[in-house]
Amino acid sequence: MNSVEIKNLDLNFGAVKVLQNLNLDIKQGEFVVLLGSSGCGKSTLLNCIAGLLEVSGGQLFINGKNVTWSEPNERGIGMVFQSYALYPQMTVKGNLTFGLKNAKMPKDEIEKRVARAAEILQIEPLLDRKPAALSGGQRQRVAIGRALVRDVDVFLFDEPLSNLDAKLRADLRVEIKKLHQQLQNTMIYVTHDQIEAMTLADRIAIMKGGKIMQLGSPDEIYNRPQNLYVADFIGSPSMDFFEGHLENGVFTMGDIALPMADYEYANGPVSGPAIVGIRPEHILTGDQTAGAVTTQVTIDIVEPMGSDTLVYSSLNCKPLHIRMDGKAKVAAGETITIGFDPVSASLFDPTTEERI
Ligand SMILES: Nc1ncnc2c1ncn2[C@@H]1O[C@H](COP(=O)(O)OP(=O)(O)OP(=O)(O)O)[C@@H](O)[C@H]1O
Repeated sequence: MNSVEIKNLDLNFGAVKVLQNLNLDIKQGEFVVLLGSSGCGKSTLLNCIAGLLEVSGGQLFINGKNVTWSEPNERGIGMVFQSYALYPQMTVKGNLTFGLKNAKMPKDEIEKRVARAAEILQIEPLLDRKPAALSGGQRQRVAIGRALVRDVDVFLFDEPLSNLDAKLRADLRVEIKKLHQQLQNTMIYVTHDQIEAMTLADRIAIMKGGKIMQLGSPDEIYNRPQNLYVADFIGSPSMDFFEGHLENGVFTMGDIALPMADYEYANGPVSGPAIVGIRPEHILTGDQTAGAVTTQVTIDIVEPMGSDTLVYSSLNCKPLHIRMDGKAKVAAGETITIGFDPVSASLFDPTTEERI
């Protein structure tokens, strides 16, 4: 049985259709990240699952039960917001126990659950403090704790780390991953941060205009993007794209001919106009170019990043990014030989924008 099933979901705000006929099945214990640029509808989808928005059409199931019209507290979900949403006048313990007391849970059960959540989230020393006396990261732990004590089936996270600084964000990201490994609950997590999506998710749903453009593992999304939108969205810097022509298993762009015999075609080999997408780390340099199809490019800018070096150049009058080793000795103005690895490239149909 799936943990969450979303069937033909529509959500309109007045005349604006925000989600249209959206379908998504999430397995028990799966960590699914909804990723997309601002306004694509990811928070709206999460709020529909949570029951905070009334859907305009379609159905929602949690653990096989139709919850389309159920109240939020009847759905077996716990939600963690970007803004923490803690009660400022209550202590941490008060915040954790409030919902349980309202639900008239026996006192010893409440104590047990608070102790367990506090231990898992390492907030035991903070239980008597008020939210104002906590750091952002500590507040977010308490917010997660509030979902944890309710022993919910499904955790919903709406950009929970967005208000934190970069270091804390990375720390808490790892903690959320640990929490998932420990609890094995279903988690649905909204973010516009690719790193969070890639590092946390079992599967990522890339959204655009209220639709899911691709649903897949981080590896599938990164290495086999289904369309130009996903290919361009994921990766920093993203893929570089070059127009050309595919004929008899060879992709030609200008005077470069790439043999695509070992490329995994989505629906078998085709001929016609095509766009090739190449990631910066798949451009070969130095010794790697031996045996590859090569060309020469001139370096415009060098960005040393520590562990690697990002080189800005151009090919056929289009931007070309090259990720080189951090120790690479290159300078702006230099001409270097680069090679191509056709197997790691992606091909797209320029008309449908779908993967070839
Ligand atoms: N109450 C509302 N009334 C009308 N339109 C709304 C309302 N809430 C959201 N929208 C619109 O619905 C679309 C989706 O919004 P949503 O908040 O789901 O996007 P998002 O992907 O979560 O973006 P962000 O990352 O900026 O939070 C946007 O175009 C937004 O302007």
